[in-house]
Amino acid sequence: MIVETSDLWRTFGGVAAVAGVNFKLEPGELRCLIGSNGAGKSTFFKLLTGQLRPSKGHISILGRQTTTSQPFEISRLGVGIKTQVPNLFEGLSVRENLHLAARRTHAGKATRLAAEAMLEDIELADRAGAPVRELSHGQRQWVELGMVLVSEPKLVLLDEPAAGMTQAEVERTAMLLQRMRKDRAFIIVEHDMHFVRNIAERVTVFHRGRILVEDTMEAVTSNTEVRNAYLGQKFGKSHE
Ligand SMILES: Nc1ncnc2c1ncn2[C@@H]1O[C@H](COP(=O)(O)OP(=O)(O)OP(=O)(O)O)[C@@H](O)[C@H]1O
Repeated sequence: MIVETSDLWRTFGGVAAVAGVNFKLEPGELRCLIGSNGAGKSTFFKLLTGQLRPSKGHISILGRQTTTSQPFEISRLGVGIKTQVPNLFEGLSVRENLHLAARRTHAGKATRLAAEAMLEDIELADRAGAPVRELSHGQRQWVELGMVLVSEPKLVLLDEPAAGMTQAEVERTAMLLQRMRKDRAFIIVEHDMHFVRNIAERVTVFHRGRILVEDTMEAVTSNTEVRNAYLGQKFGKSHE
């Protein structure tokens, strides 16, 4: 297993944000985590990335026990993490941002080659010299994705990569991610159903801190329990 959690809990005061989650991710899988507001997705994500400690239970990532690991230790295992907090060097160019990220895992000439290849992959070669602060929201997200992927992670954890994007940007993000799949495993927390439909194979639906169902997007969309949990709001719309 690439990721495995057993009886994972996280409580805040009296609230169980994550309540006994048994989750498994196999090599090469791309899994989207969905669920209504407050379902526990972000808390679960933060438990995986080491931003939060579990109240109970175990986590293993890439064969290591990471239950009490710090984010930097998890990242060193070969895990690429994109949180909702921007992680860009605003005054530096797109190329410089990618170069700095590539330096974490590449040396010498290979660093430049990896950064240049990623510029092409994210289709921003024509903006290579532009300071990141001058880019559109979508372009900034793609630079961040590039920064995560240029270090060749074995597992990629993304928290709402399509948030705030236009429909065209969402589609392009899905396409870029497909291109950068290779044999990597992904866990993606996402609200945007248009994006999830575009990219997901299997989805995990969270509800009240638990896994309600895990299945293909088609099966999940027509699942009555899931529809009720969402109050029928999400599945008819592209954007939330
Ligand atoms: N730091 C915290 N302190 C107290 N309660 C928290 C904290 N973080 C999350 N919670 C609570 O835990 C529950 C799950 O929240 P979480 O943010 O994980 O849900 P979510 O599925 O990610 O929701 P959203 O889609 O709105 O981001 C909610 O009831 C939330 O209020």
